[in-house]
This record gives sequence, C-alpha cells and structure tokens, in this order.
Amino acid sequence: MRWAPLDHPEGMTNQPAIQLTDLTRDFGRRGGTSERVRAVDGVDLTIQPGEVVALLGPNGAGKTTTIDLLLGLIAPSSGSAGLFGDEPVRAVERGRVAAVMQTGGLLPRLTVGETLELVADLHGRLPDVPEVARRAGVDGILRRRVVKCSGGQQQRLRFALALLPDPDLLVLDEPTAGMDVSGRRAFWAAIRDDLARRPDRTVLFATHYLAEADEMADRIVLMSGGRIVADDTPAGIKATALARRVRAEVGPEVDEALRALPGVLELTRLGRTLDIRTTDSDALARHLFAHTNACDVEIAAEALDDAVVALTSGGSR
Ligand SMILES: Nc1ncnc2c1ncn2[C@@H]1O[C@H](COP(=O)(O)OP(=O)(O)OP(=O)(O)O)[C@@H](O)[C@H]1O
Repeated sequence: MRWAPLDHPEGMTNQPAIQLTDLTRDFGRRGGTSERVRAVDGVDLTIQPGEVVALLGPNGAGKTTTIDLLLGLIAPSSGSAGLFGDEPVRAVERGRVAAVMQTGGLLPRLTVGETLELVADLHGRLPDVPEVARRAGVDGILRRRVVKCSGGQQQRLRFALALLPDPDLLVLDEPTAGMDVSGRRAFWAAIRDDLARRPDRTVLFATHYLAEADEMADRIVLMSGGRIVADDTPAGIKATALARRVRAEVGPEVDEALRALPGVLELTRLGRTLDIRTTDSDALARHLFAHTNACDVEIAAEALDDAVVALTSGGSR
C-alpha cells in the first residue's frame, strides 16, 4: 500500500469534494422573538470532484445557509460538513476552496489591480495575476477603483479573487444576482472558460433560475424549506418540472385510478373540476377518454418558472 500523509492531496483523491451529513441549522427568529427558524433541515449531500452542481430554490429555501455551513462560516446545530475529507475551515485555509459571495469582501478605495495584488500577496504564492484577471474578464478595468465598478464588474473581481488560489472547489452564492442579461452572460462565459481550462474543478453555485442551472450545471439540487426536494440531472429535473396541467369535469370516483397513472404528480379537485399536474399528459388524456365520462378536457403547458415554484412550494418560508 502506498502511504500518503493526511495533509497531502494524494491522500484524499477518493474523498468527495463536498459531504454534508444530516446537516441542520436553526436560527432565532429575526426581530428577537423566542421562535426559531430551521433554515437547513437534515440535508444529506455528496458532490464528487469535477461535478458542476446548481443549488436551486426560491427565496428562503436555505441555499445561503447551506453554503455558509459548508464553508465553515457558521456552525451547524447538528450534523456535519466536510470538504475533501477535511474540516471546512481547514480546506479553505489550505486554498482548496474559494467562494464568490453576493456582497462584501472588497475594499472600495482600492483599484481592481491593487485588490488583486493585495490578495495574491496574502495567499503567499505567486499566482499569475494578469492571467487570472484576463480569465475573470477584469483585465480591462485594472486601474478602476472598486467603488466605481458596476455590480457585475465587482462580481467578476470577486471571481478573480476566488481564482487566485487556483482552488479545487469554487462555491458561488447567487453570483449574478442584480446583473442585467449581458452581465450574466459575460459572467457565466468566464466560468465556462475557466472550466474548459480546469475541467476537474468542482463548482457549486446557488441560483433562483432554472434556466441558469440548466445551462451551467451537470446536476441540480433543488431546495425548499431547508430540505432537498429533488436531486437530478437538468434533463431529469425538467422532465419533472415541466409538467402539464390537465383539467377536466369528472366525478371523484375516477381519482384513485388517475393517481396511479404514470407521470401524475399532483391531483386537486374542486367539486367536479379536476386539476392534475402530470409529466405524461398523453397517457392521462387517453385514460380520461377511454375509461371515464370526463368532459371539457383541457391540457396546458406549465411555464418554466411556475414549474419550479410548484416543485418547491409547500416548504418555503
Ligand atoms: N442569521 C439569520 N437569522 C435568522 N434567520 C435567518 C438567518 N439567516 C437565514 N435565516 C432564515 O433562514 C431561512 C433560509 O434562509 P437562506 O438565506 O439560507 O435562504 P436562501 O435560499 O439563500 O434565500 P435567498 O435566495 O433569498 O438568498 C429563511 O427563513 C431566513 O429568513
């Protein structure tokens, strides 16, 4: 057997990049009442090196808290988080992990170039600063003061800072929040270029947008109410998310058989009006016409964003 010291990356090649086990975090309710909020509720998640994973969910789903826990910025109430088999704080200290958070972390009076030089010095290595600036798309604004940069330019600078230690894991918390469409495009193009150069880099990013997750990620972890409610490829998530709504007028005696049909996700009824979400509207319509006396049958596609809301509703706070 080949011996590799615990501190050496070779000793960790088989470790997941991220391992969250029954991770839970409670907060006191904001405003000081004694009520508590369970922001993250028993999350189990394993992400292997090289995966690009989107953490998708509505406001308050628990994405930021999960990221804060896995970076060791806050402590779990119970359960554990590990990065490459190490404690999060140690993995961050060793430069294996870097993050792009939504706000903070920049000194407004410095220029973009000074910020990069300062942080490169702090890392105590000699990263190729001009090359990193080019890859993050800030090479054209090195002399601009941070305070004069747009939100999108500041996010690209945070991305450049995160690239300086050449981390094995890059964590991005809603990195394009507040950017316009062209800013978003430029940001994700920079990430894509980076991944083309280092395909073994693991990337975890939080987003509200299914389209963004679909475009960038190999895998989507859908969160709602502090829990993981789906974990699949973008195609798998879309097959579930992009359900159709079938409406019909029919009595309740058919409900049990309809629930058992393939693809039926949700069945609600108001009197004789039946409303069904299904991923297989053809099978449902065939059944309604062949085996029931249903009338006024309507089939409608669900909008992408409505679909994510439907998938995550019931749990968000
Ligand atoms: N420091 C805190 N004190 C009290 N409650 C908190 C705190 N941080 C988060 N929460 C609550 O925990 C829940 C999850 O919040 P979190 O910010 O993790 O969600 P999110 O999915 O990142 O949302 P968003 O997309 O809006 O950033 C929410 O109900 C939020 O109000």
